[in-house]
This record gives sequence, C-alpha cells and structure tokens, in this order.
Amino acid sequence: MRASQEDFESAMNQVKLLKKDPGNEVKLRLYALYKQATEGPCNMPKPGVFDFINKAKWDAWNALGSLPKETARQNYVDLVSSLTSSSESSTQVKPGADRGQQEYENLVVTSEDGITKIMFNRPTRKNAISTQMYQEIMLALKAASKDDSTITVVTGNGDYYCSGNDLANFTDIPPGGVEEKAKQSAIMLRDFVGTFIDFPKPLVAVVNGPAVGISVTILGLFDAVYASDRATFHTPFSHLGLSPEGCASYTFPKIMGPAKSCFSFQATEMLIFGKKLTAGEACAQGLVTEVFPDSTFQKEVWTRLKAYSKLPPNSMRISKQVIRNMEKEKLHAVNAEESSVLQERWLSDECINATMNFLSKKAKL
Ligand SMILES: CCCCCC/C=C/C(=O)SCCNC(=O)CCNC(=O)[C@H](O)C(C)(C)COP(=O)(O)OP(=O)(O)OC[C@H]1O[C@@H](n2cnc3c(N)ncnc32)[C@H](O)[C@@H]1OP(=O)(O)O
Repeated sequence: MRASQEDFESAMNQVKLLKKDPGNEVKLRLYALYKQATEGPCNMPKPGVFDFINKAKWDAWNALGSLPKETARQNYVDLVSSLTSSSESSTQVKPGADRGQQEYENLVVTSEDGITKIMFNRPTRKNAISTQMYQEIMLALKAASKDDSTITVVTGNGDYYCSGNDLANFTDIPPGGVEEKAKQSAIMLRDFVGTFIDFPKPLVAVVNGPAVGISVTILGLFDAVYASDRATFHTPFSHLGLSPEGCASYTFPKIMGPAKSCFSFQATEMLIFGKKLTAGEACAQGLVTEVFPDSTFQKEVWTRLKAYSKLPPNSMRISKQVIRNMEKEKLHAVNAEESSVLQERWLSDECINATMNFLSKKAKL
C-alpha cells in the first residue's frame, strides 16, 4: 500500500514531536525526501562550495535523482516510522561500542525485528565504496555474524544501490608507489570478498536502485537478491581496463547457466562486454530473486524479510552451510586468482587512462 497525502502530513507532524535529535545525516535525508516528494527532482542551482549548509542540503536532494514523488513520499513516511519506532523497540547499532571506537562514517547499521540492516550511506557519491568504506563493511559484517539477528540485509541510501569501487581510491598513492598501492588493494579486495564468502547467516541484498561493479559481482555470494524495478546491474570492467572480481568469473556462469556453451554467453556479455541488465533481465538470468515495483518495493520486501526472520535461526544457518560449504574452498581460490589478476590490471595503461578520464570528468558510464 502506498503512503497517502494524509500519511505524509501525519509523518511531518511526528517529526516535530521526536524526542531525540535524529542527527544531521537523518535530518538531511528527511529534508531531501520532503523536497523530492513535494517538488520532484532537485531544481535549485548548486550552492557555492563555502555555503556548507545549503550545499549539504542540495547534495542530499540532488542525490535522489529522478526518484518518483510517490516513492519519496513513501520513503519519508517509512523513515519517520522507523525513527518513532526506534525510540521504542529498535537499536541503532553503535559499532563504535563493539570496536571501542567511533561510529561508521559511510554506513548506517540498525538491528530490529531479528534483522541487521547494513545500509551504504554515501548517497552524494552514489554510494561508491571508498577504502574506508570497504573496511567498515567488513567490520559491520563481522559484527552482524555474531549479533542476535537471524538475517543480515545490505541496501543503499538514496537513488543508487551502489556505484561500485570509488575510482578516487587509486589517487591515494602510498610512499611505496603505485605497485605498493596495487598490492595493498589486492589484499583488501581479497579480504573484502572473503568476508562475504564466509558469512555464516542468510545474507540478503535489497537493491533499491542501480548497482555497478563490485556491488553487482558480490551478489553471487548472497542468499537472496530483491530488486526494485528501478535497479540496473552493470559490470563495465573492460571499459575501465579491469577484469571481474567478487568471484563473478565463477558464480556468474554458474548462475546464468551454460545456455549455449560451457562458459554461458549471458555471463560473458556482462563481464567482458559490460552489458547493463535491467532488473527484469537480471531476474531472468537468475542473478535476482524477485523484482518489485519501486512504489511498493520497501514495504513488500521488509514484510517478507520480517516473516523470514522469525524462522528458527540455527536451522537457517545450517541450511546455508549445507548449501555453500562444498563451494567455499573453490570460491576462496577464485577470489585469490581474481585479486591477483587485478593487481596487474591496476598498473596497466588501459586502467590508468580510464580512471583518469573519469576523474577528470571526461568519461562516465
Ligand atoms: C580497491 C579495492 C577493490 C577494487 C575492486 C574492483 C572494483 C571494480 C568496480 O567496482 S568497477 C565500477 C566502478 N564504478 C564506476 O565506474 C562508476 C563511475 N560512476 C559513473 O559512471 C557515474 O557517476 C554514475 C553512472 C554511477 C552516475 O552518474 P550520474 O547519475 O550522472 O551521477 P554523477 O556522476 O553526477 O555522480 C554524483 C557524484 O558521485 C561521484 N561518483 C559516482 N560514482 C563514483 C565512483 N564509482 N567513484 C568515484 N566517484 C563517483 C561522481 O563523480 C559525482 O561527483 P561530483 O558531484 O561530480 O563531484
């Protein structure tokens, strides 16, 4: 059911009654959703870089892209409802407490109704994964593997699910030079993907919008992938002078089936030629479990997940082990091989030129 104008107005009133300050990130998100719901896509000129407050507001609104007004209204109502219920029943997981450090900068992690939700939270960069964010995702997954929840969900904030690796990661060159950078990146990539391979609980992706690069390839390591019909799935590795990671060189041909050859033409079209799939196409290829209309996506998916989260947790874990364990060794070997091939690719002219073109705004996907 969609949120009515009445629900929206009631949510606006509830915001004024919140007992606790929800913090700047949430306030910006509320502002952006309100503007999108009432005025549509961002129509203001971009404020100057030193006009910090208005720039942050503009960025948050602009990050919603062409999100439909009805979806923004629904998301606003859902967000307010999560804020009001969070003061009663949910816990905002403070990973800093586990780590004895600060909270995550690029993720919002919450635990409620037996579900730990890890939300990518860099909407102004389309949730591109920075070096710090890779570390935070690994920490959040490790914490989720030990917490009381039965299911772990990964999703994105804003109009994108995730735009893949942050292409600016490669501008931060250590004293050892580019070779050292490539080596460090390969180690981080192997650890990152390894965390998904070994994750012990049911892991679900709620793909709220377009997904690019590594955020697509690791979907083959999830247990269910629910997608909005706004989502697309794009692995432009050749365009970037790269090669597949996330075990996709192994999982995608398996998932998409050897239709006409043992290597699956569907998988190679994505991984070699960078064909972008719609959510419907990805579902037909087996990469997505089910596609939902964007207007009812959040409501339908969370209703279903809440029902699943009430199933016996040990049974779900053990079933996952039975399904996955036979493949684990192979997946770790594939991960090591893909990471080592990429270590070389990152030093190639093809990759360096493609990255420079993107960073100097000469190219986009
Ligand atoms: C290091 C260890 C592991 C590496 C693993 C290997 C992983 C490989 C991959 O993931 S390959 C895929 C890499 N991703 C991309 O190539 C996507 C690049 N982005 C784009 O092409 C576009 O931004 C877009 C199509 C995703 C969205 O276009 P649009 O809707 O027009 O939005 P903007 O381009 O204006 O985006 C807003 C803002 O965000 C910045 N941004 C978006 N994605 C990335 C990114 N992946 N890396 C860095 N920055 C990104 C974009 O530049 C804009 O910034 P600006 O406001 O202009 O400063």
